[in-house]
Amino acid sequence: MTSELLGSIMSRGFMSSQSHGKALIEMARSVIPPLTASRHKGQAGRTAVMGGCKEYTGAPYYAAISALKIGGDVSHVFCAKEAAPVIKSYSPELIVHPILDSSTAVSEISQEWLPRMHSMVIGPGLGRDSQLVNNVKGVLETAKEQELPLVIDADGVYMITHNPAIIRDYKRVILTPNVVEYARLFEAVLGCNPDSKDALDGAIELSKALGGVTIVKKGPEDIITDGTQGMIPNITLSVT
Ligand SMILES: NC(=O)C1=CN([C@@H]2O[C@H](COP(=O)(O)OP(=O)(O)OC[C@H]3O[C@@H](n4cnc5c(N)ncnc54)[C@H](O)[C@@H]3O)[C@@H](O)[C@H]2O)[C@@H](O)CC1
Ligand SMILES: Nc1ncnc2c1ncn2[C@@H]1O[C@H](COP(=O)(O)OP(=O)(O)OP(=O)(O)O)[C@@H](O)[C@H]1O
Repeated sequence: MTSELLGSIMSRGFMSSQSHGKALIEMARSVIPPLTASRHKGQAGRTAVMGGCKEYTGAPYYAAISALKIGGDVSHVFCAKEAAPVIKSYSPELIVHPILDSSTAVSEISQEWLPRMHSMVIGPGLGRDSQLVNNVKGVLETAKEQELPLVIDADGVYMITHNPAIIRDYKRVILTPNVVEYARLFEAVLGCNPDSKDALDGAIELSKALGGVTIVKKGPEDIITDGTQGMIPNITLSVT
């Protein structure tokens, strides 16, 4: 997905904050390019997933395969060496690089692969091994230089909790914390626990403190904010 499409989703998402799930699904559908004979593989999106270690192989698989299932053309997974054969065995559709724990990971991924990517997901099944995390931080710096849209989830959110400066003021990032990840991030950035009574205002405040990054807080009710506006999408109505 290009950054323009991402921007389109976000702006139209906020515009439709009063509407229901059906409108959100329509909005997402409208930015998926049609299949035509003039297009070739890759034009509908090339995604890189940074995650997958000895313990966790399912999470990066689901992130990468989901990008294909919603219309993307090519999904790469950059993971630790031990995780690669396992992730490859889940699907012949994924391109799996066993290099995220290598000493040359940052230069190899940054120079050879990032210029070809349209978006990047950081964190699913990444774990907390310092070499993996440091390599991901290095790759993230290059991704920012290239203005790549980023989604940061799971252990990626943990990484940001300990280094919020890495993404502060970078507008093309979406953080997707669950309840526990959100509470940790909130405490780290704002120095107090989130108030469940003012969940929407709290999320807006957190986004603002991070320079307007987009936050999708997951929970019984999801909250989406870019620090200027917030919405609680009602997607249950869209299922039928
Ligand atoms: N098959 C896989 O590859 C899996 C990989 N995972 C990866 O494992 C890594 C660590 O994830 P963890 O989720 O263990 O993170 P943490 O080690 O930060 O643990 C978070 C804890 O919070 C709890 N929690 C979550 N939502 C909660 C809620 N609403 N209320 C109260 N408690 C709640 C969880 O049960 C968990 O014990 C991530 O990188 C993640 O992607 C896991 O998500 C599970 C599956
Ligand atoms: N208490 C809840 N009631 C209903 N739906 C929930 C609840 N908590 C989470 N969800 C739904 O599950 C989605 C994932 O949230 P969850 O808290 O499981 O995040 P997660 O631990 O990061 O999971 P995953 O890694 O699978 O995304 C949310 O976007 C929300 O739609």
